[in-house]
Order: sequence, then C-alpha cells, then structure tokens
Amino acid sequence: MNLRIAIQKSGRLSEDSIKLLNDCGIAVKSSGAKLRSEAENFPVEVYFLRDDDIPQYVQDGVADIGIVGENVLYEKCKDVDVVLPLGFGRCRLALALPRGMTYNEPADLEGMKIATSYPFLLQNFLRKHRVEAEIHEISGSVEIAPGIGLADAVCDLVSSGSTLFMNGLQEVETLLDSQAVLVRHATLDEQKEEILRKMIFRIRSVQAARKNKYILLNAPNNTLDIIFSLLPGMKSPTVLPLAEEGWSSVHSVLPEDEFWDKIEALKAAGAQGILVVPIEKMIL
Ligand SMILES: Nc1ncnc2c1ncn2[C@@H]1O[C@H](COP(=O)(O)OP(=O)(O)OP(=O)(O)O)[C@@H](O)[C@H]1O
Ligand SMILES: O=P(O)(O)OC[C@H]1O[C@H](OP(=O)(O)OP(=O)(O)O)[C@H](O)[C@@H]1O
Ligand SMILES: [Mg+2]
Repeated sequence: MNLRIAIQKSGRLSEDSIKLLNDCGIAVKSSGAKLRSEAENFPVEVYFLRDDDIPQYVQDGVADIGIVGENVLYEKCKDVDVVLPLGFGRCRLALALPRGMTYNEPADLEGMKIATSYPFLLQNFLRKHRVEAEIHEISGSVEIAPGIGLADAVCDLVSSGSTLFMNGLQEVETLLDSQAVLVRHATLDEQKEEILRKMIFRIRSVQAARKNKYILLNAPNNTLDIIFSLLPGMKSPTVLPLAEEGWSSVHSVLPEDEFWDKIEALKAAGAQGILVVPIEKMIL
C-alpha cells in the first residue's frame, strides 16, 4: 500500500518539495500534465494539487500527508497535524499601506478597506486589536489594490519586499512568519505509519546534512587542544598524523550558522589548508 502525499502542482513550493523527496531517495518527477505519480523505489504516490486544497485533502484523508505553507494551513483552519517544519517557502503575512501614509499602531487601520487573500488571519488580527475594518477578499495580485482605488491597504505575503516596493507600498505589521511544513492526517494504519516513520527519518537526515559542513584542516600538534575546543564534531574530531613530523590532519562537522566565526578562530589558532565539503546525508 502506498502513502499518498499531496504537494503543490506548480508554484513557489513545487520545486523544493520535489527536491526534498528526491534528496530522501524517493524518485518522483515534477508533474507536467499528469496529476498523480507513483515513486519507483519507495511506497508513495504523489498528488499534484493547488496549495489551497492541500489542508482539506489531508483532513479528509484523501491524501495521507502533504506539504503546505503555514500561511495556507492556518488560514484554512483544517484539522491536520503538523509533523515538522521543512525550512523552505519562507515568507511572512504582512499588512502594508501606501508609502508615505503614517502608521503607528493597529488602531490606525480603523475604518479602512483592506484587500487580502487571507481574510481569516486578517480578521483574527483585527479582532485581537479591536479594530473595525472592511476586509475585501481577492485571490491574487493583491498589491495592485490601493493603486487602483480598490482598497486603502493590503494584507499579503512578503519575502524580499520587492512586490510591495514596486507597487508603492510599505510594510507596517507582520501577522505571521511562515514556512512550508509537513502535515498528516490524524490517524493512519500501521503500514502507512511505518512508511511515514521512514520518510521522517530520511527528511531529518537530509535537513541535518543541509545545516552542516564537513571540514578538514592541517595543524601543528601543539595547537590541537585549542582546535579541538573549537570543533566538537559528531562525537569528537578525527585526527590523523601527517607525513610531516609534528603536524596532524583534523576532520570534523561544523554547523552552517557558526561556520565563518569558527573558520576565523581556527585560522587564528594555527590551522592551515582548510577544506570545507558539503555533506549529503547525516544520520544522527
Ligand atoms: N514570495 C515568496 N517567497 C517565499 N515563499 C512564498 C512566497 N510567496 C508565497 N510563498 C509560499 O509559497 C506558497 C505557494 O505560493 P504560490 O504563489 O505558488 O501560491 P499560489 O499562487 O496560491 O499557487 P496555487 O496555484 O497552488 O494555488 C505560499 O502559500 C507561501 O507559503
Ligand atoms: O516580497 P516578494 O519577494 O516580492 O514576494 C511577494 C510576492 O510573492 C507572492 O506572489 P507570487 O509571486 O508567488 O505570485 P502569485 O500572486 O501568483 O501567487 C506573494 O503573493 C507576493 O505577491
Ligand atoms: Mg494557492
């Protein structure tokens, strides 16, 4: 029996969703016209859908799991469980006003007409701040609304901010920070649970590998104590003697976010010939 997984057919999450499955050793191709596809080497079947529909499909058990942005998930309010964050599709749901308009607090939105594709999340925000405003729901190109007299403000997704900028808008509030998450139907039979467990294990290994680098360096033996204190490694660093007397080669694993600071410190401690290599999988 196959685990049925729903991913976005074409859009911002499609490529990263397929790449994640591929990096987990699950051979699926991007959809084309075929909206269902079985992996060749792992018991999953992929459904290619509009992202808006994914929470409903997973809630109803039409799909067992899905990949969807938190923005869509929380807007749709469906009963599905979040399994784990996936680290891509990062964006924020934000309120924006025409540039130059003063904004100090949510009360400044009182009486405004706000265009959005996220009426539920916007309504929550307005209610929380006891603001009365009119919500005008549109399904896309939201940022055009103030410029054509359709609304006074917008509430839409932002990542680089260039769409807001190009449309003469300024961001004034963040309602939600979002990324893609893996969601699941509340209950699955034991066979599907087992497939999902394997998949989660693979995803975690891929994520750990993406967050770390393998580092190799040469150092004089009298600097090794300082170098070890800088390089924790998965257990502890590997040390091999160099052919040249009094020198060693040290191998270790470094988190991506500590990387540049550590490299500076390693150089200062006497490390030379530093090589940094990506890790493909990391089994914890
Ligand atoms: N600018 C962005 N940067 C990063 N992630 C984004 C950005 N815009 C949207 N996302 C994330 O990607 C998801 C899909 O965005 P996309 O624009 O492809 O959706 P869509 O047009 O609604 O597609 P569909 O046709 O599937 O309904 C969003 O729900 C959000 O989680
Ligand atoms: O801050 P930025 O980097 O400019 O990104 C923000 C834009 O990206 C998304 O739309 P998208 O380009 O996915 O088009 P869509 O309207 O078809 O969803 C979102 O709806 C914004 O319009
Ligand atoms: Mg959509």
